Amino acid sequence: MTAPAVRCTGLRHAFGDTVAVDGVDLEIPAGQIFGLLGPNGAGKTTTIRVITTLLPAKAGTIEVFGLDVARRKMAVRRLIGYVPQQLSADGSLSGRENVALFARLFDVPRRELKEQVDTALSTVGLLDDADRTAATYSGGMIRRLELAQALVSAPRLLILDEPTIGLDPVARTSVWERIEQVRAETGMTVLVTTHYMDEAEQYCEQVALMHRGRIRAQGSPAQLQAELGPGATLDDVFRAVTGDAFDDADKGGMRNVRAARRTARRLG
Ligand SMILES: Nc1ncnc2c1ncn2[C@@H]1O[C@H](COP(=O)(O)OP(=O)(O)OP(=O)(O)O)[C@@H](O)[C@H]1O
Repeated sequence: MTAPAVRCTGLRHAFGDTVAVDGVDLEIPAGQIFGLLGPNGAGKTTTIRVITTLLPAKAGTIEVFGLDVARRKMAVRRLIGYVPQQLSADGSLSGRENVALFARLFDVPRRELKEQVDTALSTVGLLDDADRTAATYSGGMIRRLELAQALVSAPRLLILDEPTIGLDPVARTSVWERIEQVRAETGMTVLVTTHYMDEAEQYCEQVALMHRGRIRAQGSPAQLQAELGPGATLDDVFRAVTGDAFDDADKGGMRNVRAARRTARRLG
């Protein structure tokens, strides 16, 4: 049987006295688009930073495609493409140069580099704009460029932290269409964090609802909604399992605004 893309057991991480991730058990089947949902401060980013090996787990175990993250850090990193919330593209470089930089960072062999860079740019629909500096790109194009940067090393697991935050509806749809296309073409597993419930309902095969460091429910959006009753939305499910309205649980207003601006603004 294929190992799941991610298996976390009893995962915990704290910043001083702040427990960000409080005993998370999570299993992400290979090949799925999986949404980790929750309001600001729920612990989503911390969870994925531990999965990507950027933060150590204080307790618990994580496996990525069966590899123990604590013992096989470098091997795990080679399997993962990661688009963080913070801008990762350089505005003074062209789209093509940005993607080539990531290709070199990830040791894409020199003879394959040009072709892989072009393939990644083509996949996200940026080939025609590849030679313009990224500073001239719109917020949606920057997000797609960052997707190309993560795709150029052909990862088996693509992790996207709030890929559509701060984008207008057209740009959001375009980013999701590219994600779906990549998954369809490569069979890659995609782990996405978001607090847009409507996007998760539409695009994720499975979701985990996270609140105050814990996973409160997991399943397909349809299954979670059906369990609650006819006409229920994912927002209703969240309220039912946490006792909190999604907006009330959002204690990170200023961080949210900053994150949205960070992503949406043009690169300087
Ligand atoms: N570097 C840090 N130092 C101290 N506390 C932190 C740090 N990073 C996160 N936290 C705290 O850990 C908790 C979880 O934060 P985390 O960023 O993982 O949540 P999140 O669900 O990803 O939220 P957001 O959607 O705003 O990114 C919050 O209380 C946050 O303030």
